Amino acid sequence: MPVSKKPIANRKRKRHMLPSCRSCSTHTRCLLHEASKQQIWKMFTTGIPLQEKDGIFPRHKAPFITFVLGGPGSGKGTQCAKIVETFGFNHLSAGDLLRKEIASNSEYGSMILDTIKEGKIVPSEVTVKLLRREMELSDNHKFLIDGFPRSEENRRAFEEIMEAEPDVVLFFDCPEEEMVKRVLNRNQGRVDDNIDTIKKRLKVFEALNIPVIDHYAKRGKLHKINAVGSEDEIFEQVRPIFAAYQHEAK
Ligand SMILES: Nc1ncnc2c1ncn2[C@@H]1O[C@H](COP(=O)(O)OP(=O)(O)OP(=O)(O)O)[C@@H](O)[C@H]1O
Ligand SMILES: Nc1ccn([C@@H]2O[C@H](COP(=O)(O)O)[C@@H](O)[C@H]2O)c(=O)n1
Ligand SMILES: [Mg+2]
Repeated sequence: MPVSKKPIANRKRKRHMLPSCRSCSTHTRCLLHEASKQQIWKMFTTGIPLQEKDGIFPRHKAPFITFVLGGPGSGKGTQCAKIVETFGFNHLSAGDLLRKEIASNSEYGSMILDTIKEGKIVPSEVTVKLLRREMELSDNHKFLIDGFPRSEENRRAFEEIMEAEPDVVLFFDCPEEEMVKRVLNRNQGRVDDNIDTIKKRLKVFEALNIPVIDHYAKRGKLHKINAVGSEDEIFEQVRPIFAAYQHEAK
């Protein structure tokens, strides 16, 4: 399972690397300070560096956001690992963040587990909150958001809460037969890697995720990748997309 490679200790350290807040006495409390968080996000989304009067010290880079879409087993996580290695993005898998919530016995844990077992979509506020927390803690401004948005509701929630849109959207296009084969061979102990849940996930993908893909195609942001072939062959379709943006995303 492509889980975040960042050890917890590093995450804690990053909190202390965040700008300090004039309204709070410590860096940790600063994270909980809503106004400060909004200021950081405003700066992220507008790209306009904050002034001292904004209450926190400035960070300098606007986020570069890539959404990574595709059906179950289409190879999103596999290709994200290669993009991270080659282009230095921070990989945020929505599914992995949700699974971590289950593992940490959070208040949403049992609801998330039931939803994943059914192949359905977790309420957007929950998923966006998890993504937002990771983005705020990151000292890398280049984000690969894998498996999100899964529905128009996910997409709108992200736009509203984060006040941000993706720069690039990747869609790994894979025939159903191949996706089923890959998921059944994945062998990572996922509760949703069984034929019944896969069938449900494929239906949800068609009904809820294809409209999101169409949305970004209409806006000229979609890069459709043929997800059949070896991992390296597929990455050779991905590479030029990020090579073209490398200057912008720096
Ligand atoms: N090009 C490929 N050819 C064959 N198998 C592949 C290929 N890419 C990935 N796989 C394998 O297919 C399985 C699914 O890949 P991966 O986990 O990357 O898919 P995913 O799109 O992230 O799926 P999910 O949405 O279920 O998380 C893994 O076991 C992976 O090793
Ligand atoms: N935006 C999302 C992403 C995922 N889920 C749930 O998690 C399951 C696994 O996701 P993967 O990306 O790891 O395949 C997925 O089937 C959903 O149940 C979600 O609700 N919202
Ligand atoms: Mg995945």
